[in-house]
Amino acid sequence: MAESAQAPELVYLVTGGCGFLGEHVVRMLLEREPRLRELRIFDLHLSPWLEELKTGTVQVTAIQGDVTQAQEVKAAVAGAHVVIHTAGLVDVFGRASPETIHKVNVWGTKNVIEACVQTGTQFLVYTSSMEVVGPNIKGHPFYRGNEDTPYEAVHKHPYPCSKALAERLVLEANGKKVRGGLPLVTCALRPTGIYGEGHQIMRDFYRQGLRLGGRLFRAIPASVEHGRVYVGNVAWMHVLVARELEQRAALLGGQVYFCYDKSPYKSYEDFNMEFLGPCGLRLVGTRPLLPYWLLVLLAALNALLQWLLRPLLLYAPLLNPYTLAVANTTFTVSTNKAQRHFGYEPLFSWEESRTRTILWVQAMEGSAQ
Ligand SMILES: NC(=O)C1=CN([C@@H]2O[C@H](COP(=O)(O)OP(=O)(O)OC[C@H]3O[C@@H](n4cnc5c(N)ncnc54)[C@H](O)[C@@H]3O)[C@@H](O)[C@H]2O)C=CC1
Ligand SMILES: CC(C)CCC[C@@H](C)[C@H]1CC[C@H]2[C@@H]3[C@H](O)CC4=CC(=O)CC[C@]4(C)[C@H]3CC[C@]12C
Repeated sequence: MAESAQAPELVYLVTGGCGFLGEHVVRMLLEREPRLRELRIFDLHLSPWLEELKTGTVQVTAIQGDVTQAQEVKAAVAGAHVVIHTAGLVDVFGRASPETIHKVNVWGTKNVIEACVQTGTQFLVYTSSMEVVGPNIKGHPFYRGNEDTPYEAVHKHPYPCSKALAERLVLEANGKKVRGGLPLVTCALRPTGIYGEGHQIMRDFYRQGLRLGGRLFRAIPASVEHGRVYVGNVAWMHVLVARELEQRAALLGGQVYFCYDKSPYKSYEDFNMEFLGPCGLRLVGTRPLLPYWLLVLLAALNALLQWLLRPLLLYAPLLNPYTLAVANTTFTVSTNKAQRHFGYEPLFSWEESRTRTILWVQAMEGSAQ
């Protein structure tokens, strides 16, 4: 993949390319990867906006497929130079079964690795998550940690368990010989909580606030800091690391990188108010309105109701014991590893990330503006 002024020659595949992050990766590649000849977008559900991308100079190939189906993955990977594997089942609310989460996130990743090996694709970037580290079930804080900070990573919930297993598979595959005899070069990016245009949970909070007459009620102390990163910067990091994997294979291969930018350290709710505030919502209370023990009880009640109602309907509220524990445990990163290893600098400043997100919320149907 040497830099050249020749005609674009590279074929990229983005799995999960129609998801929240995947869409940003796809658009970023089209904007900022001049060596791209073909961009393959592989997803279980193809989005209508893909059509508008097909009018440009890069060949955009939409592939409806399932990462759990080895043959579908292999067919999509064959001939690609780089795979960016963002597809995953992001579920911490109990919507999907633990088996399904494992199947999509772990087997799906296995299939992607195997497809690279069998077809001769040499470069694989995996979207991991901060959740492979923590917060752990003991609620230990991870304060301004980096990739080398010791932390007792103990997982129970299917989602972080699956991401941790998948990440391990990706890292262990680094150096494996692919078809043709060259070594596979892999790395994993670990975003903290991603925000920005298209963020479903932000949308849910906004709609809930509108239903409650423009108010949200504080549930988590303002002192609990939660790491957040803008989706455009996460996408940029994927594009950049994918570009550098060949040139710096020895340094980047088998490595993990937290995704970071200049977004401020705040509690989950206070951070959301950076966007929802200018859109007309108010966060009521300087302290949590309910005592923590009551939230724990409500979360447990929600879990019980989910279990009892499962034969009849899907009850999956935002509050459950796991989400409460994550939201209530400080987890922030402070690192420059991506800058040192592959020259990453955030593409979007905090101000720009904030403005873009606010404009997106304001444009939402039923907006208070
Ligand atoms: N949203 C967040 O805050 C964070 C997300 N991540 C990771 O980033 C990745 C993308 O997450 P989001 O964009 O937030 O989720 P998303 O749900 O918006 O996107 C995931 C995409 O994967 C596709 N997909 C799911 N199952 C599939 C299957 N069996 N075969 C093919 N495609 C399938 C979905 O259709 C969707 O388009 C995931 O791997 C997630 O674990 C990591 C850290 C934070
Ligand atoms: C009402 C509750 C007290 C608070 C609800 C907020 C929660 C829904 C969210 C708080 C923290 C979020 C998670 C965090 O950002 C880390 C994540 C990383 C991922 O890889 C996937 C998403 C998530 C688990 C994210 C999910 C929502 C929260 C639990």
